[in-house]
Amino acid sequence: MRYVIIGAGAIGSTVAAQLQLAGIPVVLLARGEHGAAIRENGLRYLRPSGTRQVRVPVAEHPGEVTLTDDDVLVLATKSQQTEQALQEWAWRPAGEGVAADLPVLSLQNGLENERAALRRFGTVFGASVWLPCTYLTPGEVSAEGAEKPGILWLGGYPAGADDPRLHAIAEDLGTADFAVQLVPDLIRWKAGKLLGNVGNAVDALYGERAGWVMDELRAEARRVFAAAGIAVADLVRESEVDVSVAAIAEIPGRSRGGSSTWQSLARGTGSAEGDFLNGEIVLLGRLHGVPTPLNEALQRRIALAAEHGAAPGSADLAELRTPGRTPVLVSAGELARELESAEPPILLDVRWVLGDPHGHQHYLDGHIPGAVYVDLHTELAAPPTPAEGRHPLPEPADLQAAARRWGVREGSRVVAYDSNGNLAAARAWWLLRWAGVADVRLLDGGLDAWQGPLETGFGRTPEPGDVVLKPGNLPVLTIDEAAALPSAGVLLDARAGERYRGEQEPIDPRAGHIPGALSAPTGENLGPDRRFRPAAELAERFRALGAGDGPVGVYCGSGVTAAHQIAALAIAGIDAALYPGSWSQWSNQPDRPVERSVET
Ligand SMILES: NC(=O)C1=CN([C@@H]2O[C@H](COP(=O)(O)OP(=O)(O)OC[C@H]3O[C@@H](n4cnc5c(N)ncnc54)[C@H](OP(=O)(O)O)[C@@H]3O)[C@@H](O)[C@H]2O)C=CC1
Ligand SMILES: CC(C)(CO)C(=O)C(=O)O
Repeated sequence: MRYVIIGAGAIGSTVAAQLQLAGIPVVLLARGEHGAAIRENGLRYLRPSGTRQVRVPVAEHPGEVTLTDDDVLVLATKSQQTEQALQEWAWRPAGEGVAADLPVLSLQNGLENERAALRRFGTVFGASVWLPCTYLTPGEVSAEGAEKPGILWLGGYPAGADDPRLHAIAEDLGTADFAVQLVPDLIRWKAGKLLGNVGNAVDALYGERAGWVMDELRAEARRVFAAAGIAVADLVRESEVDVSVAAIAEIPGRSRGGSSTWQSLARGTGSAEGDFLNGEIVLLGRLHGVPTPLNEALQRRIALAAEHGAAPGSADLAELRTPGRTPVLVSAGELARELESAEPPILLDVRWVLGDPHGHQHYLDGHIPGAVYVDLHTELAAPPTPAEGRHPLPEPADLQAAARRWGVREGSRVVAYDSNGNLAAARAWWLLRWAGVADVRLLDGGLDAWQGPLETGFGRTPEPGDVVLKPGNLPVLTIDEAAALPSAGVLLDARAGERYRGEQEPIDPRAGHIPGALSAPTGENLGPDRRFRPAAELAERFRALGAGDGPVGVYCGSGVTAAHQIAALAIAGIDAALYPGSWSQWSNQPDRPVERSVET
């Protein structure tokens, strides 16, 4: 077989060089200056192990290539260039027939290329491509993976891996020193890869893959895949190939600048692949009714940056703050659909009400099918002490053990609910977000909003998860910081008005509030149906209290309903810190002043 590689950028040139070095027939379609340089001097091919000049056969345009029945076409353009390449090639003569009779192999990111090829080509193969390589200078390409240049999870499109031609291709690519695994469910592997490539625009625009942006982009992508019924492979965990065989290694004198999208900006190509990376998530979201605001923002931003010739890393990450907020709520209808999907979210039932010790019994009497019971006192808090308060934050190791017991894995989506307006479930929401779980939502309206049947009894024991929690992702106030906040920003007291004013104190040693705090009872976050009030109303509520421009902190009795307030603030687009000790800690410290007020 001969490989006709369409597109001589980073991927095309690297694959061509590896095939050529392995003695496998190849021709590289290389246009312009790059093609001329390779034709004249060979390709300067940089690897961590050293640099070689590789005499790759090149053609400038399709007319220079006489196709035979033994050829395989390899797509190695950017996705936005695929349609044009397919048009140029499909109906060219090839042996007794046309090129569309030949197999075509896409070595591209995203989910669209194989589908586009299948419109004209009867045999389409694709790959989930881990192959870090760089094309910045005509005549020169570097491939940074080592020991192997890259890993290719190869499969037939839309599915299957039985075609003998695919096996022959896998063997050739193996001979050319790629790590290869045949996969019968290609789309799953490509979806897994896309979870990383939604970040290509991030490093291209901002020069770094900021953690919170990646978390939110992936969370949107996972929600979209679930709604679309697309299962997602975990490339690291499920791979039969040890992924460390192609880790990014240093090439002396050259550092890898960034992703393939970064390279488009660096070369000033005028277009980037965002419409097929973030844009694929946006498209699927629109088709399946799932909002994808952050992918949408990045798709737009990278398209304009490429068009205007922006330099890589020249944008300011701060511009993403507002559109990128992770949704706090999920509706009952949406949840029902997600629970039916290939990757249902982990469902947590946090049935706890102050003064009612029978939460577990309520769970046994009826819960949403598949939900796991979460005990607020023992799983969402460390043991109480007067010095720390009634519900101190749990030790990270304890919270991680609990989350694993509930079945939370890396990348899991989590939904929490209770039967009391989410006043308790919000503590689980806050803790998991604080501990780095990107996609945690509250069932809006809680159990009352659920229209489906309930399950009784203990339910199934979840398969233990493997999540690694890293607390510190949401802001927290110490007692001193809470004391100081009113002079710098807004400290909200989420308890009922009578407790704030000091008219009554059912549980703590002293009545009143932290000096300078403002009363904002949690109950007012909810409408009469116990759902959160609309974002605009919540924003108006909090802005009237002065929250929004400076720092905002929230406390309650023991850091439980304050988490609800923080969820309401997040819905309104306002970030706020939690004072976990809350009144139960403050009122136990005799030297801390207490303020009382009368109702106005
Ligand atoms: N670079 C990387 O590290 C990785 C990239 N990928 C994916 O691989 C694919 C290719 O990326 P990459 O190699 O970086 O892209 P590049 O932009 O480096 O290369 C694409 C090349 O295709 C050429 N081209 C475009 N249209 C045609 C055509 N009709 N005929 C012939 N040549 C054409 C372009 O030539 P010209 O310059 O003349 O327009 C360009 O040189 C993308 O889907 C990318 O996401 C996947 C894993 C890693
Ligand atoms: C993340 C990476 C480098 C993996 O090969 C890639 O896919 C890209 O640059 O587009």
